[in-house]
Amino acid sequence: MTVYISPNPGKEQAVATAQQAAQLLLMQGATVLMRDDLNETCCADGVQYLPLEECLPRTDVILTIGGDGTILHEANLTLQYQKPILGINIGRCGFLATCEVDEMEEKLAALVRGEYLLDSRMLLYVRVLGEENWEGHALNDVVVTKGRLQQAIDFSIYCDDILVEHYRGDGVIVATPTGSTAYSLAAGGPILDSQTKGIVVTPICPHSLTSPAMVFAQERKINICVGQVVDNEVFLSCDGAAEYPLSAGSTAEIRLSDQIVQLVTFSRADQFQAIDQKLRSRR
Ligand SMILES: NC(=O)c1ccc[n+]([C@@H]2O[C@H](COP(=O)([O-])OP(=O)(O)OC[C@H]3O[C@@H](n4cnc5c(N)ncnc54)[C@H](O)[C@@H]3O)[C@@H](O)[C@H]2O)c1
Ligand SMILES: Nc1ncnc2c1ncn2[C@@H]1O[C@H](COP(=O)(O)OP(=O)(O)OP(=O)(O)O)[C@@H](O)[C@H]1O
Repeated sequence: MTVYISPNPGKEQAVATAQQAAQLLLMQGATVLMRDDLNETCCADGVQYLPLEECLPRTDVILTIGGDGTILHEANLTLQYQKPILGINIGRCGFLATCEVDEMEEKLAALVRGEYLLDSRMLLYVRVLGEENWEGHALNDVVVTKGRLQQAIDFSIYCDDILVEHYRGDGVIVATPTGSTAYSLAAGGPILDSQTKGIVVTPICPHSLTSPAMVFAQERKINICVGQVVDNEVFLSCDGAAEYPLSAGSTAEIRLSDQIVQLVTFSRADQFQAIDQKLRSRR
């Protein structure tokens, strides 16, 4: 088995954890790859340092060292290669990571023996209609939100071109089942089993008594149309990154992507274990 290790360079503990993971994998007979620019900062005996474009086609599994943001970042960066991702958690939450640091010995050995499951997660594809035709993919969510604190924005939600709701508030989150436990949950949305197929639309602080979150079938096309905006400070982002400015009248079209992300898991109930152990404990 070949494993490409990707540590989050912004995390203090990442280098030591990546070196430890590399040694454990090498001891199990795996081939270990890292990006060539880490050759000096994250040096480990036996690791092959190659350009990213050479690591990704050769690897069987991508091992991220970080938290949820690191997995989301890596999933987006490596989408075209369709390689399974295993997260080693050194984040504040690490909800999507299925290996804690103290489990590395046991779980990395199981990985090399092929004793793991692949959990296929749907992605959303978004494009901004109009001349610029900006596009992106999201494992968690597509969020349209305002830039300034003191102003609400108007927006309308269409499902397959039929108007379903008009909101005034701070914005709207369109989430996958994976993202249903992230921002959407914080905004009052439902938790979806990651194996269900659906698209969650959750308003952020809607100024109305009746604006519930809604779950649509994954085949639906969801359009978010931005209404009155005083200063054009409305932004679209995918998985908390890639902010794109929207103006009044802009429409973001969101559909099921034709790509998926596979997460490595060791139990079919990992999502529910994470809800119990990582979300409840944050109270
Ligand atoms: N109020 C909020 O909860 C809030 C606000 C903005 C963004 N977000 C989320 O942050 C995500 C980006 O994550 P990040 O780590 O780069 O930024 P971040 O560190 O700001 O993440 C916010 C929190 O969301 C958690 N998280 C991320 N994905 C999750 C998932 N699928 N299930 C459960 N928890 C999850 C992270 O662990 C973190 O605690 C966005 O996709 C969005 O869903 C949450
Ligand atoms: N490979 C990378 N290179 C540069 N920046 C990255 C990389 N991976 C992630 N990041 C950025 O680092 C930020 C923090 O990482 P991450 O979210 O993994 O840590 P955390 O916030 O402690 O964990 P969690 O999200 O689990 O609470 C992310 O939001 C992301 O923008």
